[in-house]
Amino acid sequence: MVKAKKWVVKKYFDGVPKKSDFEIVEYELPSLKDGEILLKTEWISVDPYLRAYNKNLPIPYDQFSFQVGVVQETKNPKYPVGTKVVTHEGWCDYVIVKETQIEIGQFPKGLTYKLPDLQGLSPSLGVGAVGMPGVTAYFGFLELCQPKAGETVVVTGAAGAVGSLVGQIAKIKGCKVIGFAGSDEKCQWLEKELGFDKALNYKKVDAQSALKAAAPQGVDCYFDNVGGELSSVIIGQMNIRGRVAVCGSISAYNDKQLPKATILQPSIVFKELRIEGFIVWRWLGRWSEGFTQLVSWIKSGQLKTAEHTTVGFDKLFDAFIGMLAGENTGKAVVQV
Ligand SMILES: NC(=O)C1=CN([C@@H]2O[C@H](COP(=O)(O)OP(=O)(O)OC[C@H]3O[C@@H](n4cnc5c(N)ncnc54)[C@H](OP(=O)(O)O)[C@@H]3O)[C@@H](O)[C@H]2O)C=CC1
Ligand SMILES: CCCCCCCCC/C=C/C=O
Repeated sequence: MVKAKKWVVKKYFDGVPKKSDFEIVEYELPSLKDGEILLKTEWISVDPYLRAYNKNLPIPYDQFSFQVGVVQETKNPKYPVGTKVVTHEGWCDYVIVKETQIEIGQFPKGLTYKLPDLQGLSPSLGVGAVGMPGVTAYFGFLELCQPKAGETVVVTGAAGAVGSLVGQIAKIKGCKVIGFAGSDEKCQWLEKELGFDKALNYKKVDAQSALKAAAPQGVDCYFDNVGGELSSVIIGQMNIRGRVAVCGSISAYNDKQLPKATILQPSIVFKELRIEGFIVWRWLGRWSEGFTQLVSWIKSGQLKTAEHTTVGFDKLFDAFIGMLAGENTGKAVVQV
């Protein structure tokens, strides 16, 4: 018998999540049935959607998220002992899973696949640049923004898991890239390490005039990770037939009521903008195509990956709150 631990959400979050909203539960795992594998978790992801989807599930629920685990015992010949596997089983240290048919609905259940061939890169990338955030950046940006060389791209949440990849993919495609992030250190990293043309600290600058100075020719593509007034300012400076990929609105995830922002209709109409929201599971059937391209860019040095690593299963809550507060540069991950 294997003793396992998991984090359970027992109270709906009210504003910023509290540690007392969670409980760590210990339990014994049963023996394996045919087709099943036992995974020991090595890496667990903390992401903004853990906050955003909190009220979509009945409580108590097991905290969902992506994880990378290694097969300890197996009753599935496709998954021998030692195989690295990505699942969406959440904040637990051991778990029994089956290769699943995904059910897409309000919130999909179950997802298990072999870690892509990372060609020697860290397995932690399986929850980051070569995982769900990676394909969010890849498909969300390329499919919805349709960037062309020479165009100007703006990305918010630019120093985070998704944003840092979007900006670099835009550079690979020959675009001029402007990022907004929450500290001078993050902005320096974006310009000096990742090759952004300009990075602006949204907590310090007047976004309207700073963006005008950075993009006097206007904005063609906007990858929106944060929403709110900053997005209204950016959308107000878009060129005719500009494209906006709406990925998230983290600026309001902890708000009890949706905040007000300047209306967008005049820009949308007179600039003929295309604004489209998406959820990354739209491209689930193409994730492996994205993984292959992302690994290739990372291996060739065209795409840099950064991780903010917290060590310890017991520190999952701290890592989650730290990410929401902006402590991470790159992908926030927990090493179990
Ligand atoms: N549509 C989809 O399928 C998906 C959407 N997403 C969305 O993408 C966005 C980025 O996710 P991800 O890259 O994983 O997370 P990040 O790694 O970017 O981490 C979150 C970051 O959000 C920033 N942030 C926090 N509060 C605010 C605020 N009030 N205003 C502006 N920025 C803030 C912080 O950076 P800073 O220091 O810059 O403030 C923090 O580091 C989120 O909105 C998420 O919900 C992610 C995956 C899939
Ligand atoms: C079977 C589980 C798939 C879960 C996919 C999670 C997608 C996250 C979408 C995020 C949206 C906003 O942040």
